[in-house]
Order: sequence, then structure tokens, then C-alpha cells
Amino acid sequence: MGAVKTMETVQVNHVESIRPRYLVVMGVSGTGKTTIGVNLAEALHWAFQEGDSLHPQSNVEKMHAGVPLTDADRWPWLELCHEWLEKEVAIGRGAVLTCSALKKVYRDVLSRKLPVEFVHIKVAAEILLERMQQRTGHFMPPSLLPSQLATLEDPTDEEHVIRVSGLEPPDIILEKIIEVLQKNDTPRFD
Ligand SMILES: Nc1ncnc2c1ncn2[C@@H]1O[C@H](COP(=O)(O)OP(=O)(O)OP(=O)(O)O)[C@@H](O)[C@H]1O
Ligand SMILES: O=C(O)[C@H](O)[C@@H](O)[C@H](O)[C@H](O)CO
Repeated sequence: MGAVKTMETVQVNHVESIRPRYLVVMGVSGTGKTTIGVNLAEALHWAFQEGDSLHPQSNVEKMHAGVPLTDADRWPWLELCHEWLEKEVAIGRGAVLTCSALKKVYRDVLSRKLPVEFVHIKVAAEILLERMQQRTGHFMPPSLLPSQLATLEDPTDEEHVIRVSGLEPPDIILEKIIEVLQKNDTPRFD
């Protein structure tokens, strides 16, 4: 993939019409959560947090060693992610967090008492493997992709989920997400 186009090169009109929202860009490793999340937050002038940065070092070392995380490994991390979202909701400026959020119960932690919505990026497994193999300097080994896919509970039937294909170029994905945010402005109050 070529360098991700900066948002200046992407036609993003009337972003000011989008009210502050709190999005978790989710999906298995390699789907493009960071690539999309960073640029989405930049385009919307919202806060951004890389969920991976909230992992304790023990989790990073475990994944780097090719060992899948367990629920027990993830609960404290998910609570830190929730805490960040809660802080941003209180500020009220809009925010984007990247977090794999593989299971429904994980998504329930992230959205607990908060108007959190999810953007699920979907990419075919063989493309994910290729991307992870080509990626350099990242702690996540491609060998963990099968466990990521096996753990994922697809949020197909869940509410408050924006679904996008991660196969298109990042700038197109960004435009599509922003279009959905502009068209579907139903606040989440459950
Ligand atoms: N839409 C895209 N088209 C092609 N390549 C992409 C796209 N989005 C991301 N990539 C590439 O795929 C790799 C994974 O992207 P990225 O790190 O953003 O994914 P991620 O979901 O955050 O991964 P992880 O959860 O492992 O951190 C990177 O090398 C990135 O440049
Ligand atoms: O829940 C998990 O198993 C982990 O969070 C992984 O998803 C990593 O964060 C990420 O994918 C790094 O590549």
C-alpha cells in the first residue's frame, strides 16, 4: 500500500455539521484501525487514542511472543480504554479510540454508560495476513491472526455499529465513514 493520503487530499465537506461522537474503530489485527482512526480523528478535529498504547507491557510481550491474550489479560486494558472514553465524553469534543474489541462483552465494557459507537473494519483473512507480513516494526506476529479471527464475535447484528470494508484505499474508507456520520446522526442513549 502506498502512503496513506493525508486528509488534505480527501474531499471531506461540512465535517462541522457532525456533532461530537465517541467512536471505537474495531477489528482484528491488520484491518487498518490505526490507519483509519488517526486520520478520522484528524479530519473531525476529535481526540484520538491508540488502544494498543493502553496495553500493559505484559500484554505486549505476550502477543509479541505469539501467545494470544485471554479475557483476564484484556479486562484491565478494556477498563483503561473505557476510562479514556469516559473522560472524552465529559469533555464533549468527540473522540476516536482504536481497539480490537473482539468480543461482545468487550464492547459492552467500552460502551458501559457511554454513547459509544463502533466502526467495524472488515478485511478478508488472506489480505490481513499479507498486510501483517509486510508490516515492519509492529509487535503483533502474523501467527496470531488465526486466534484474532477465532476470537472475533462479528457485531453484524448489533446496534450502533458502522460497518466498512477495509479493502478500499484508506482515503475512500474515511470518506465513507464520514458520509455515514453525516447521514446517520441518531444519538445513542441506551
Ligand atoms: N485500507 C488499506 N489498504 C491497504 N493497506 C492498509 C489499509 N489500511 C491499513 N493498511 C496497512 O495494513 C497494515 C495494518 O494497518 P494498521 O496498523 O492500521 O491496522 P490495525 O488494525 O491498527 O492493526 P493492529 O491491530 O495490529 O495494530 C499497515 O501496514 C497499513 O499500512
Ligand atoms: O485483543 C487483542 O488480542 C489485542 O488487543 C490485539 O487485537 C492487539 O491489540 C492488536 O491487534 C495489535 O496488533
